[in-house]
Amino acid sequence: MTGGGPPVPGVLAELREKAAARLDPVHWDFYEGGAGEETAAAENVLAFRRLALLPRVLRGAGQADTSVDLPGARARTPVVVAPTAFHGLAHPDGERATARAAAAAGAVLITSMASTTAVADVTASARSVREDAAVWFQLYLQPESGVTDALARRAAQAGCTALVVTVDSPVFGRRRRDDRNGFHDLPPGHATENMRGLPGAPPGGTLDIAMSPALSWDDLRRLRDGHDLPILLKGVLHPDDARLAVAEGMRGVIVSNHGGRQLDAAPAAVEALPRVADAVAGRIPVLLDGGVRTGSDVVTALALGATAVGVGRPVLWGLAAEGEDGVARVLAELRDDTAHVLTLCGARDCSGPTRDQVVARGPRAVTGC
Ligand SMILES: Cc1cc2nc3c(=O)[nH]c(=O)nc-3n(C[C@H](O)[C@H](O)[C@H](O)COP(=O)(O)O)c2cc1C
Ligand SMILES: O=C(O)C(=O)c1ccccc1
Repeated sequence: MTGGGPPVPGVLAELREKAAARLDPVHWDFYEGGAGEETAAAENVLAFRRLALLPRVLRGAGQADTSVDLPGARARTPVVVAPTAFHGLAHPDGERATARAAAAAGAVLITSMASTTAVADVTASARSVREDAAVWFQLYLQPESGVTDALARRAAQAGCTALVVTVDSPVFGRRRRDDRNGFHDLPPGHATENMRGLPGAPPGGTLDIAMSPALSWDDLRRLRDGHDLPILLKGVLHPDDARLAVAEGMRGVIVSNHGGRQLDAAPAAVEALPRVADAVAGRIPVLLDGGVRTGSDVVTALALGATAVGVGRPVLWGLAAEGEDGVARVLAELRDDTAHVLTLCGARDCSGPTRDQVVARGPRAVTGC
């Protein structure tokens, strides 16, 4: 925004507008919506706007390098594709398009268990672009451990290099937009392809994805002990849970309130990040997702202790607006903007920004009262 005039839309805002115009309004609401009053969803974005970055000067850092090392992946960008369900509703190529764009960008793709494309087809699409493309598989632990095991085996077989276990969903969030629209199932012609052929699935059909409040660390240990892939926990907000994750051999945690789609009273992801980072104390990577829309947001998260960040909705906007090219534009814009902001802040690479460089905006930040 400048001089009181209307803001000039950036690439993400442009793609969001285009997606809103193209999508079935019911599917737009599914992608865009949050739980309850949608406070957490809004706050994810607004909390970044309340933070400012203090650049360091004359550091001779040169042009910043945006690459990062993550479990089972060396990525060219600290922006990973967060797992989101049902890409087939956004574009006929669905997750295949997302996978090709992520691979071309050198970005880690976390593919959702609730994808409309089978995980083996997702990894094949990614590898058709880049042989060493990194794809992680997101998983909800299922009450029937044989189902969880079969899914984890399938992901490993497909060439995924990590499992991301989402732990913020003991029940499905209450989403008013979906309730109002009566959107609770995929329309005909789409299916949760990973849920075929599992123990208990109807012949030729899919098993429903279950969310269970009865699951515990015991179930997670069972998965950890039965499979070789590194596991990251997604949806950690409490520092004590982050400590437990380290103690249980998790290889990363993702600070996330699920894009505000689960507990609406949850804090903004970026507000929960510093305490989680302190609890983890560098022992495993800490990632964050929720509300990341600009390179400044990425660098703010890096400064507060994140190794990388995830983006959910912006990828869906790109996919709905322009398919593979749209996802590519989102990832390129975020990477370029991150490199630019890192350089402006005097950082050499993604590990350069430090917590002292993040300050609150507003009069109290200046006067201290
Ligand atoms: C439409 C949609 C579907 C999602 N599906 C999943 C999912 O299947 N598994 C999961 O762990 N998280 C899911 N999420 C949460 C995202 O992984 C991520 O936490 C969130 O979108 C980040 O916030 P952002 O959209 O503001 O970037 C979904 C989010 C959206 C918006
Ligand atoms: O919508 C979501 O946030 C989500 O996580 C999900 C999970 C399973 C099926 C559909 C969506």
